[in-house]
Amino acid sequence: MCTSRCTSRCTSGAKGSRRWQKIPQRDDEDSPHAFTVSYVQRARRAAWRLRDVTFLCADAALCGRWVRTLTEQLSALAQRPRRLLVYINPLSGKRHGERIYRHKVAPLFSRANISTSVIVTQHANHARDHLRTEAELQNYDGVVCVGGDGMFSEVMHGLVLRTQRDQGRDHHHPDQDLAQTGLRIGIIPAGSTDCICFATVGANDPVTSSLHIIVGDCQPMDVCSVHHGDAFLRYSVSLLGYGFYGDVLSDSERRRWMGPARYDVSGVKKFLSHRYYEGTVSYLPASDVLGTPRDRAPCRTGCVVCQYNRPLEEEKEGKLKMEESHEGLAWRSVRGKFLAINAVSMSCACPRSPQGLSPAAHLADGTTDLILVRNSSRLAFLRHLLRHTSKDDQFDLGFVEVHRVRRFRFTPRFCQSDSELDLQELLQEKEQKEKEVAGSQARRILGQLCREHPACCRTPPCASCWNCDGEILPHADIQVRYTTLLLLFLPLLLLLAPLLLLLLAHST
Ligand SMILES: CCCCCCCCCCCCC/C=C/[C@@H](O)[C@H](COP(=O)(O)O)NC(=O)CCCCCCCCCCCCCCC
Ligand SMILES: Nc1ncnc2c1ncn2[C@@H]1O[C@H](COP(=O)(O)OP(=O)(O)O)[C@@H](O)[C@H]1O
Ligand SMILES: [Ca+2]
Repeated sequence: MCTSRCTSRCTSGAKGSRRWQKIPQRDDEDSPHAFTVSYVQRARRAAWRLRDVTFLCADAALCGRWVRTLTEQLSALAQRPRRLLVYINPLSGKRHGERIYRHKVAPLFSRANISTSVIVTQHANHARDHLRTEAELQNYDGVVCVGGDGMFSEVMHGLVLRTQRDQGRDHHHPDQDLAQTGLRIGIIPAGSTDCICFATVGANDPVTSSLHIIVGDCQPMDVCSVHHGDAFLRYSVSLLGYGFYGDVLSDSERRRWMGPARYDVSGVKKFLSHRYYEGTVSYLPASDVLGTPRDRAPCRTGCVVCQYNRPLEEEKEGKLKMEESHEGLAWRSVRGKFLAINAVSMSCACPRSPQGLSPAAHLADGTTDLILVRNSSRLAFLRHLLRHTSKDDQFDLGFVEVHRVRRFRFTPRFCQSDSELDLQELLQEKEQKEKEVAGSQARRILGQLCREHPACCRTPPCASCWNCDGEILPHADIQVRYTTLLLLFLPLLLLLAPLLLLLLAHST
């Protein structure tokens, strides 16, 4: 970016050190020609800041040439977006979404010569439906959502569903591969958890996110399709959690008025109620991949593990066929009582848990880390939860197991057939289970109902629900499959040199 304001210049310091120094504003006569270059500087942690440096020029022609050349070079950078479609959820988090956008983001976009169409949503699913049916996507280089994980999820659903429809793919078919979306999504964090932003950028900071969008960064990510039988339910990119995180979410929905604190209140409540859920988790291990969930190194942009593990487009079909032919052999099943079943396709790092639910989960390797937390004492579960707030290993506990998987399915116990149920367990259960579903007779009837009328699975009394990126799924028995697809504007660039990244340019 070039402006006529003088704010700093490169000088030789007293000790010969060359560094940029602030200089006072001068009259036009002293420095008639100047241009300012704006650049991105790494600040604390993963935060990025915009900095300016002004160059003085005695010669007008030379100054003009510099400005033209810089502008030309910058407009030749094809990965940078020029036109963005922005959706703002005015009710996200502490309801600051619009203010954050107007004060922190819009000025940066306009400095970078990015034109925007801004839509403030009027109701839930406004952004999803607009993207899915009406938005003229050919007019944009990317979509930006201002809000929390729920808002990202809406935008992602709109784009992915539109792409599947345009490509003639049936998203209800559980084995249908997802077609790649043509547009990238940027996230401006303004929500309650903002885990997708934190886990990809390393910070929840609107300015940092805006700068990532401006310089056109790009990061693929894993998207999983969740089905109930042959019916498509949702896509997920971060957490699919049954039991504890499902219960926390459903309880927290009633406390939306509390803002982000609702999760802590519901978290304590659900921790104290200490409920476990029975069922069978079956999964297809990702046996042919580099890395494990117990690795120490977190995933970063350009991650070699992701590159190695992600099947090439042309290999996908072959891999799928191979998986299917080995399906019976490769699938494994775990039956039991679980406090939580969490499938995370990225670390799920967030301010509450800076390392995340699975610190070594990969952003774009086509797998998810399936974490099974079996029934244990309150104290043991608290130890497990507390380890999410430090660097201690939350998996190094007897009642916790973690598997890296390509697919999984879950059948809650009340949906299993009688022959699958163990009579012994039924009798024990009769003594201790919740009042609502007393006795095996009721359970048998419930099981039958579930088979004949799947809608009854919606809120059975002995079941939890799935937390799917912060939205509640209407069914408990699901099948899940992973594909790597979406392109985000927001990568983790922690490996890059600390100082100068890129310039923004326009002349004044
Ligand atoms: C004792 C302290 C334990 C702290 C454990 C913290 C683990 C936090 C892991 C959070 C993973 C978050 C995954 C992301 C989910 C989001 O997609 C989703 C939607 O986000 P949005 O509102 O921005 O749209 N957010 C959520 O589902 C919220 C999950 C928040 C869970 C907070 C749980 C707090 C637990 C507190 C237990 C306290 C026990 C105290 C005992 C005396
Ligand atoms: N204008 C709106 N009015 C009501 N709900 C909305 C609106 N726009 C989006 N939503 C919905 O609000 C929910 C929460 O949004 P999100 O941005 O994730 O905020 P938070 O992080 O506070 O949960 C999402 O399910 C989204 O679909
Ligand atoms: Ca992954």
